[in-house]
Amino acid sequence: MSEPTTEKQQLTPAEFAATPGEHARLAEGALLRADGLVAGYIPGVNILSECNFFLNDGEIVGIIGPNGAGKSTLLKTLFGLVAVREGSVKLRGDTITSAEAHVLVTKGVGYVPQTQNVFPSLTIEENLEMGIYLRPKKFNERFDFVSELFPLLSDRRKVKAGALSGGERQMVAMGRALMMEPSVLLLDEPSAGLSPMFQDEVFIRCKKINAAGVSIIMVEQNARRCLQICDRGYVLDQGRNAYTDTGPALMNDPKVIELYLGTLAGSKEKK
Ligand SMILES: Nc1ncnc2c1ncn2[C@@H]1O[C@H](COP(=O)(O)OP(=O)(O)OP(=O)(O)O)[C@@H](O)[C@H]1O
Repeated sequence: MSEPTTEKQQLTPAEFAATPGEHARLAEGALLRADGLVAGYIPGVNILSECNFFLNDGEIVGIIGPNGAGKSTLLKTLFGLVAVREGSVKLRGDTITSAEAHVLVTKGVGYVPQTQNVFPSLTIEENLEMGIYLRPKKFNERFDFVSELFPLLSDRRKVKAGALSGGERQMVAMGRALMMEPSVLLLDEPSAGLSPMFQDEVFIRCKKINAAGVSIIMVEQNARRCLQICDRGYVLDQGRNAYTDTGPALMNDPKVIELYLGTLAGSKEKK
């Protein structure tokens, strides 16, 4: 008679790490964690189904997966923009489930949506002022900080955001979110719609922002590039986490390659 197989034996390491039990163990002491999230837009239709997630202090964590998997919905749920039906979100151990966005901003969570993330009729400077309207006295100090990361923002501070390229707008949006000195930055597809050169620039800036002390959660379609810069990644499928591991481990996991990275795996050596 064969030995009974354990859950661990049946699953790959990346699948096992995504199980609720292992998540609960690994998420101990995390900066931000979500446990068993169920959330959706339309009554009776859940987009997230018992989704688990955590971010440690100092990490960049990427969320990848097929179209419609619920990646953006997860970010919106963490930022209180989609109501939580079940489960919880905690920041440094404090429950922030469904807290309103302006409350989360004061607690150190910044969010950059994928689209319509700047005020086009306002100048760069005015956009950044909007980012810190809750603490206007700190404007100069924070402006200096974000200008170090994005020199464009001070060089062209009087230019209207509507006159900027997509990549430049992305920098304004990220700069605005950084004005409130967040400890966690949620980025929804920051490289979407940008030319390859600007895409790369965005990933380089993310590394710099992270090096400046900001932990980052990034949803990305450019899965391979995202996993290259991330400490850890989650593969989301149908609203739940299917795999989680370090970026390199996910990039080399045969199942993740087959199901989610597709032909990108063939261009593995291209950096
Ligand atoms: N405002 C909304 N109202 C109703 N359904 C929505 C809304 N936004 C998203 N959805 C649905 O939720 C599901 C998940 O969408 P979501 O944008 O989170 O996926 P995603 O993984 O980010 O996909 P993509 O990579 O294509 O952006 C999709 O079926 C989508 O149609």
